[in-house]
Amino acid sequence: MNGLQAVKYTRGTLLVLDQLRLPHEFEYDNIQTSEEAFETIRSMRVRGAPAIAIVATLALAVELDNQNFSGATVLSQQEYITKKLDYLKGSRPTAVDLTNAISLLKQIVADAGRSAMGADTIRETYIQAAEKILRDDLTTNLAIGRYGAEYLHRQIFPVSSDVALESNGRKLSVLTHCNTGALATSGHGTALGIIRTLHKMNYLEHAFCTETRPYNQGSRLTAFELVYEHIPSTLIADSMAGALFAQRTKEKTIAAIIVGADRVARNGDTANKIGTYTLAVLAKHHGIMFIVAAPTTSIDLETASGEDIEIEFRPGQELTQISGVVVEGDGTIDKSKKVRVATAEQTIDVWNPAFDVTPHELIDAIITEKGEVVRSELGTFDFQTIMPERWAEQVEKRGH
Ligand SMILES: CSC[C@H]1O[C@H](OP(=O)(O)O)[C@H](O)[C@@H]1O
Repeated sequence: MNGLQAVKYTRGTLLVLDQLRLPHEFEYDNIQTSEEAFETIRSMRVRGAPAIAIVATLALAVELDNQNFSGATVLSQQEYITKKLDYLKGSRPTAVDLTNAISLLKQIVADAGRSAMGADTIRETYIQAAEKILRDDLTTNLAIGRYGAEYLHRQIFPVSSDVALESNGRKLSVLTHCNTGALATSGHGTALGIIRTLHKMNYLEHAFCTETRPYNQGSRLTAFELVYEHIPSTLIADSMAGALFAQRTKEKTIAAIIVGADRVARNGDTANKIGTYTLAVLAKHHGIMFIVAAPTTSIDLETASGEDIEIEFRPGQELTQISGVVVEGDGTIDKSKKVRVATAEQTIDVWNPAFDVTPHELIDAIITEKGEVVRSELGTFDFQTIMPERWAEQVEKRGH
């Protein structure tokens, strides 16, 4: 894995990269409690559905490892863990990875309680389960990268077709939105992970990334990751996407738009960074493939459709103010000089949803670590094949 890590963890110690200081400063915070994790997630010093789940659950593991719980009973230890997990769940509501991780960890701790010899066994069981979530995430992302790259190459350059996109070496250009890379996960990434794998397999012509207003995850984080790994890339403002798609030239033929997901509903409707729906509509208009990269931890079978997904609204200052460092006349950056400027009328009302929902009808495929899921003849996504156990649980719970 490259040097870009949102999270550095060893038993008892959790370091979290402060992404609000990127790309100009590369500093880690030492997170030792659930409360510190909640604040670092809420403030978006760490963000990205998988990274949020990893930081929240590992922060509790560090807290449990460092505290003296003498006199704790199995029940009191279970209650402590459950209370902390429920608290952490509220840090950011739209992404489902944290909710799914909490459900899994609560079940593991409850099962352990039935056979645990003492509170320390409960603590150790929780810590090991949280550490497994971290390990599994990287394996998941590498699988998404492989499945996604192979799917795209198969679709764009079908063996039988003699019409390949005008580009040398049967390569393809893609566009991605927001940040879904090593800075949103334990490493490699999901949508950006597919781009990394395309590049590694020599399938990538060019990667375009959007600025992703208002928090600029694209210009601050994705651009940072792409440049860091010397992946051929171009940054555009969100508003430029349509013009880029319309400009179908050899260099700028976009074969696919690849985005991440914060929550995929049971029918395939997908909540993702604000602006994703706009790209999906543009993709339909321009005949460009629209791909969602989502680990199964981001799929929420309990939510029937996008209408039921809670969308997080964030402070208006994210639109009316920006911050950064001073660029001197000769182009050098003085990191000691921070600026925060108002870019709009400070008293105007602001509407700032952090996410939107892309209807499943606009999505061509959802790439998971179990392979791609494409729309069925009924026009919806069927996750039963890749998640049979969770699907069966939901059918039983719903009664149909
Ligand atoms: C694999 S990250 C998933 C998702 O999270 C990002 O949102 P945020 O930066 O607000 O946490 C973005 O929607 C990504 O697509």
